Amino acid sequence: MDRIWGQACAELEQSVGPNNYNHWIKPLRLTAIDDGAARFASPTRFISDWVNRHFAKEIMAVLTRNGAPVERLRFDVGAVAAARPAAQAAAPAGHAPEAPTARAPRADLGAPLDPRYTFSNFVVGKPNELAHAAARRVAEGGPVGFNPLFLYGGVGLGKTHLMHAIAHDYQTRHPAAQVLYLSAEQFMYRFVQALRESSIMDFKSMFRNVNMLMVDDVQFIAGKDSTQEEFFHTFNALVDQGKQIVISADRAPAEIKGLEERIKSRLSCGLIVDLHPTTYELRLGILQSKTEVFRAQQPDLEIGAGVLEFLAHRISTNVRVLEGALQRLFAHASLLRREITLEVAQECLADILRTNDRKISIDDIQRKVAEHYNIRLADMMGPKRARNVARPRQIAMYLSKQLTSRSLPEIGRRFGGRDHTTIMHGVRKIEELLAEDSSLVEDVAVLKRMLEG
Ligand SMILES: Nc1ncnc2c1ncn2[C@@H]1O[C@H](COP(=O)(O)OP(=O)(O)OP(=O)(O)O)[C@@H](O)[C@H]1O
Repeated sequence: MDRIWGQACAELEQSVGPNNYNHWIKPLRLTAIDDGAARFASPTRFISDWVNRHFAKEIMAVLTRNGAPVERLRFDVGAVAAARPAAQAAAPAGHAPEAPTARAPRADLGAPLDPRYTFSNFVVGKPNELAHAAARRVAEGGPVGFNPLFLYGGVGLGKTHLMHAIAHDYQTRHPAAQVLYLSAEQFMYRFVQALRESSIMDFKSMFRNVNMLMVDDVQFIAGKDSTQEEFFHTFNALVDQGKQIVISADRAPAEIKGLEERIKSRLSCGLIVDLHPTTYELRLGILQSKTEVFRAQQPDLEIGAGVLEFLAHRISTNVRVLEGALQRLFAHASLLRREITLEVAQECLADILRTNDRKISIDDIQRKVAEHYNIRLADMMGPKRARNVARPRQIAMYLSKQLTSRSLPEIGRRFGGRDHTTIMHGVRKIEELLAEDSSLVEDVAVLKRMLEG
């Protein structure tokens, strides 16, 4: 068993990353393989539950590849692994050897790191360049002029991604170091559990012995008095020992309601950097980078001209939504084996586009265009065909198609009950003119800017 598990561990360390491996898989011992089930001794239920939820598939695949086909995992919770499997006993190159029990108690403290969240996958632009530079600096290790590093910003702007990237990079540079990453909620959960099990001294010593502590979403502990108290002491103990702390939150320390003043002031001692809302350029960069990754897996993927630009323009809430949209498009394209054209994208993402509509209504568009060309609003709906009225009307149709997620028939209804083919004709006409008339290009750009505020 030790030989098989030893080989499997060497592969698992590669596939799940050293941090996940050390936290979750290393404390396990394979005790038997019987009737398609691999049996493990696990020090705690928490570890076995976590492994079962996050790494079961990977473990089964690796064991099967190593000549021990398994379809299920079973765990016996209790004694910590007594013996180290063969391949683990020889520490992998660059990894400091350590006592098998040294990490075991800490194993159920942290959260796993996502192997995809690395610096190489993080696209840098104006809104996040300072946060990225600070994160890089912390990941190098050594004395850093700021402690803690406090990252904050709105939902889905890359805080967690940057924290995981720091942990991966730091761990690679300092393999023997203890990096502990967890959410503030998990911190509270562990703390309450330690109180309940009268193991608070263990809790304290485990937290105080890490080299880097990373706490995500710290706003969660606001209003939770005893957790704040413990957090404060942990924080101070680590800073006093010169250990690096990285914190993230959805807002700046001073703005977290229910957080004690002394914690706010401690959190503000280091470097506070915010991740600003994304710009069009950053969103486009992220889309291009993710598309390259998909393309590497699926080289025949065809994306029509302007699709990524359209998404970057229309989905401006957060990167998570942007990624979700792209993933849906790719799934769609690979299932239907169709090129992703602008029309396919609009159809397939109609729901996302609608909720991300920047509340620009067809009314707004008609009003702004009428004002700009000095015609009456009623002419947008009316039948007049004179060029000085018809052209602005077509521009308004074009902008309605571009800036809202309304369908052609819906737009037609809002333009005095016109047929959808009339709208399509109007949109095409403007597209053609835009290719040759630079003053129209300018007009449309000005109108867009006014509408988008
Ligand atoms: N600059 C970026 N480059 C590449 N991917 C990014 C970037 N910013 C965010 N992402 C991706 O967007 C998704 C959301 O990011 P993340 O979970 O880090 O956000 P967050 O700020 O922690 O959000 P929350 O407040 O919800 O916790 C992730 O999949 C992440 O990889």
